[in-house]
Amino acid sequence: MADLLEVSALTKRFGGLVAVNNVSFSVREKEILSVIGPNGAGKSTLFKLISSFLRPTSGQVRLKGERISDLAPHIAARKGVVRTFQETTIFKNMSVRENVIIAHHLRSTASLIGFFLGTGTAKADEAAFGASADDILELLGLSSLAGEIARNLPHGHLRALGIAIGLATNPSILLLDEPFAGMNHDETMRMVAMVKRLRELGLTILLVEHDMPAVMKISDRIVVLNFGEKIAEGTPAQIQNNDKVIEAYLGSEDEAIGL
Ligand SMILES: Nc1ncnc2c1ncn2[C@@H]1O[C@H](COP(=O)(O)OP(=O)(O)OP(=O)(O)O)[C@@H](O)[C@H]1O
Repeated sequence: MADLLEVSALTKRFGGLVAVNNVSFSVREKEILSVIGPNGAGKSTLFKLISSFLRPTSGQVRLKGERISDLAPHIAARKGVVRTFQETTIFKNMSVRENVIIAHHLRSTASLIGFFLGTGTAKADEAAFGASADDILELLGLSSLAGEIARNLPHGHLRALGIAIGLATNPSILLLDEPFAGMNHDETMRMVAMVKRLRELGLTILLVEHDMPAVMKISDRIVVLNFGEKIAEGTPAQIQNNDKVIEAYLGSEDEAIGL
């Protein structure tokens, strides 16, 4: 499989602290790659660098060969690198369906002003966005909740709505930030199945996660960070038996690695 996203010698310094240190790896098309590491290892910083929410001190990120690391986050998102929207960016007073329709405007040819003024292009977009939103809601098992006001959704469904909003922007690669956090076992298993389904439909997925059993179940490959550096990369089986990884997790507050 071809590489979709390339992270090359990526480094981010905050004053004297090197949060991400010379990290390189590639994400292949249609793979599920997880980034793990003990608390403070640099996972969130790496995610922010990849989605262009932070600029690297040095190194770069390329999507299909094109450098994206100096772009504004919304431009990187238009190019196809989309971070799932956190619960705080969901419009809580709007319906589930309205939230997904609005997210389509990130790729719209009409402006949001056109949408409110009802211009021709905006009207055509509106019909197409409604149909697309319905498809996405069905895919994520949210159809029966389409008319529900977002603030009334339980935790698991709210997380699924965040993914629906991400999908509405038509990503090449979806970045999932701790998709299983705060979920019980059943919700986690449903989310694992949902993410695998997205991959079957052709999406590439990069995720950061603490839930080791879920990471081991879902990932094709895993990249392990410790103190900002990549210490290992491989299949779940390779990572579970890697001495450097076992050592990094010993004595950390995270759950022991393994199933
Ligand atoms: N904006 C910032 N300014 C200064 N230091 C920062 C900033 N963001 C992160 N750091 C530091 O960089 C290091 C890596 O943090 P980061 O949040 O990326 O780790 P993490 O692996 O995501 O941790 P966790 O698993 O606890 O979320 C930490 O030492 C953190 O304190």
